[in-house]
Amino acid sequence: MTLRVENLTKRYGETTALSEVSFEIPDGNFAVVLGESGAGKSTLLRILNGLTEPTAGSVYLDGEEITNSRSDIGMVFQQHNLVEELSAYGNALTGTLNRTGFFRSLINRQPVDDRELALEALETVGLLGEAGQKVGSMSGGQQQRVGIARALVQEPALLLADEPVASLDPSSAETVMEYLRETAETRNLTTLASLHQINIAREFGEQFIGIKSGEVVFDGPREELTSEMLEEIYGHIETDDLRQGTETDEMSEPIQTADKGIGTEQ
Ligand SMILES: Nc1ncnc2c1ncn2[C@@H]1O[C@H](COP(=O)(O)OP(=O)(O)OP(=O)(O)O)[C@@H](O)[C@H]1O
Repeated sequence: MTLRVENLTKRYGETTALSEVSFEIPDGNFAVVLGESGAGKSTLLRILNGLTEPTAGSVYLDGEEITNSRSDIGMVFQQHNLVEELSAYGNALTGTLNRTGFFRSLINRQPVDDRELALEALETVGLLGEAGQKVGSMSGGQQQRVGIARALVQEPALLLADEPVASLDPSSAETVMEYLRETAETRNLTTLASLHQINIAREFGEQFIGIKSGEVVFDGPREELTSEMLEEIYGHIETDDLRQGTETDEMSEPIQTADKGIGTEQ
């Protein structure tokens, strides 16, 4: 589905978190929103997910305005909010809550279709073999893949991911991002992820939306995301690392920024 955002503004008292933000993500595109801490990335994703009301502006999915929280918008969180005592399968099934209700999903009375969806989703993220394992005993990367499976069970028309790999080590982050991209590709799922690791963003994104102080300062493909543009988005990035990194598409070293350890483990 095509996501269109028109003149989205969000104010918190005196603070303008987003100011007339507009962009479009074509059907099936994997887009990344970039910006330094406080730029407005989470606010944008929360509005798209219906968790926060915009002060002004509109959001459209395939031309239809989104006015409320919708069950067909999937969200992957940085802290995956999984139920540690439940299995991977049990957690994936909680993605059906919007359709079946919390109580019914916990007492294991889902329609067969939902169970199949949960197993399919776990297969998509490479965890079918671990379906019965308690998520509390899984690695951070595996847990995040369960988080993706849970979002997929909602059969989303749009997938949002707020810093999905920020708390993972670099190798697990790569794996999770690979699953996320493959999922988006095979399901032709329009995806918008906020990522603060620029090298990961460049590797996996197709379209980049740069936000600075609540305003869109860049919207374009990887080739146009030059070191100058990254400096514009982040303000005070270490330019030597950037120049090195943007010469080719394959960056060998993670890029650091001065403000919040971009490219480092958190
Ligand atoms: N509930 C809130 N009440 C008041 N101000 C808020 C609220 N949520 C966000 N803000 C402010 O809005 C601005 C944008 O915040 P937001 O969390 O969207 O940024 P971000 O780019 O996601 O940052 P980070 O990467 O650190 O999460 C910041 O100035 C923040 O302090």
